[in-house]
Amino acid sequence: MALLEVRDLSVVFARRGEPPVTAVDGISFDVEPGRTVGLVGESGCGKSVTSLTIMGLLPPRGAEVSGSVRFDGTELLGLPQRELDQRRGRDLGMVFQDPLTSLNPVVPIGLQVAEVIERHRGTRRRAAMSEARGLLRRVGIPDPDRRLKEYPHQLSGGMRQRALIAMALACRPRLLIADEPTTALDVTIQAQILRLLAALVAETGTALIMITHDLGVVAGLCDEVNVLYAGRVVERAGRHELFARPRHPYTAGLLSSIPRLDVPRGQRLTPIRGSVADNIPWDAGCAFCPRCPNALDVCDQRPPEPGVDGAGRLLRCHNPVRQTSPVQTSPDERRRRHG
Ligand SMILES: Nc1ncnc2c1ncn2[C@@H]1O[C@H](COP(=O)(O)OP(=O)(O)OP(=O)(O)O)[C@@H](O)[C@H]1O
Repeated sequence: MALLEVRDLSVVFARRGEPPVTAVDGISFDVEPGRTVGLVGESGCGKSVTSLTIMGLLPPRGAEVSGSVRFDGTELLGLPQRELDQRRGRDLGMVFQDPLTSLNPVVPIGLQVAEVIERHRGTRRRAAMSEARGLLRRVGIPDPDRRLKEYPHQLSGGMRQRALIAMALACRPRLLIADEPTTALDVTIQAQILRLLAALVAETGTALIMITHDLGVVAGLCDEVNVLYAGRVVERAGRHELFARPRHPYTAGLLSSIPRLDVPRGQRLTPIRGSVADNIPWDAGCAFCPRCPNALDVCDQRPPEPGVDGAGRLLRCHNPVRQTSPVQTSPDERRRRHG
C-alpha cells in the first residue's frame, strides 16, 4: 500500500474583487515507503501549494481544498489541528528552500535541533543535545561540537541547509518533503546536498517528495517524476523512461533546457517559448497549447484527458512527442556507461 495517496487534490484561492486562482487542479499521485517522487514544473505550477496542503500548512482562510490526502490510510484533509500537528511532528518532515528564513536567527543551531527532538519525542534536554550533535555529524556538518553552539548567520548556506535537513530528520519522519532544497546554493554545494538526501533516504527508508523547477535536480534522485503544468500533472513516468523518452512536449522542452555535453551534433537546446502568462484555462483546452510546438487545432478546443500506457506512464496530451528510439540519455545511464 502507498504511504501517501493524493487523489484529485484541488486548491482554489479566493481573491477579493478578482477571479479565484486554481493553484492545484485535480492532482493525484502516490508515494511508496522508501521511494523518492519528484514534483517538477515552472514557477507557479502548484508545487509548493501541493506540498503545503499535504503538510496541512496552507493558510486556513481563503483556500478551498478538495480531494483526498491519505497518509498510511488516514485522511489528512479535515483532520483536527491537534491530530495534524501530532502527525506532522511524528511522521512528516519538511525542508524548505531558504534556510535563513526557516531557522530561528537567535537560537543556536544545536538547540534548534534538540528542541525538535524534545518537543516531538519527549526526550530530555541532555539526551536531545547529544542526539542533535550526532545528527549534525550525520548530515555532514564539520566539527559539530563547535557548530552546535553557533547561530544560523555563522554557518555557510550549505551548512544551514544541512542543519535544516537535520531538523527535519530529528523526528525520524516516514515522509520527507524537500521544497527546492538546493535552489539557494551554488552548483557544487547543490550536488553535495542532493547526494546527502539520496544517502539519507537509502539509509533510513524515509519516503521523499522532491519539489523542484529543475529536471536536472531529480535526474539522479527520483524513482518517479510528476511533471506539473498549471496545476495538473501532464506527464508521470519512472525517471529512466521520462529522461529517455519524454512524451509531453512540455517535458521535452524542460529536458532540452538542461545544458548538457552529450547533445547529438546538430541538435540544439530548445527552451520552452513564452511564459505561463500565455496559458489558456484548462476548461478551454490544454493550458500549455499557446507555448506548444506540437499544438493541433484540437488543443485549444478540448482539454486532453489523462491516459496511462502499458508501461504505467501517465500522459495528458493530444499530440505527444513521437519517438521510436531514445534521444536523450539520463545522467544515471551516462554514469553507468562511462563508469
Ligand atoms: N495565498 C495565495 N493566494 C492566491 N494565489 C496563490 C496563493 N499562493 C499561491 N498562489 C498561486 O497559486 C499558484 C501556484 O503557486 P505555487 O507557489 O504552488 O507554485 P510553485 O510551482 O511552487 O512556484 P514557485 O516555484 O515559484 O514557488 C500560483 O499562480 C500562485 O500565484
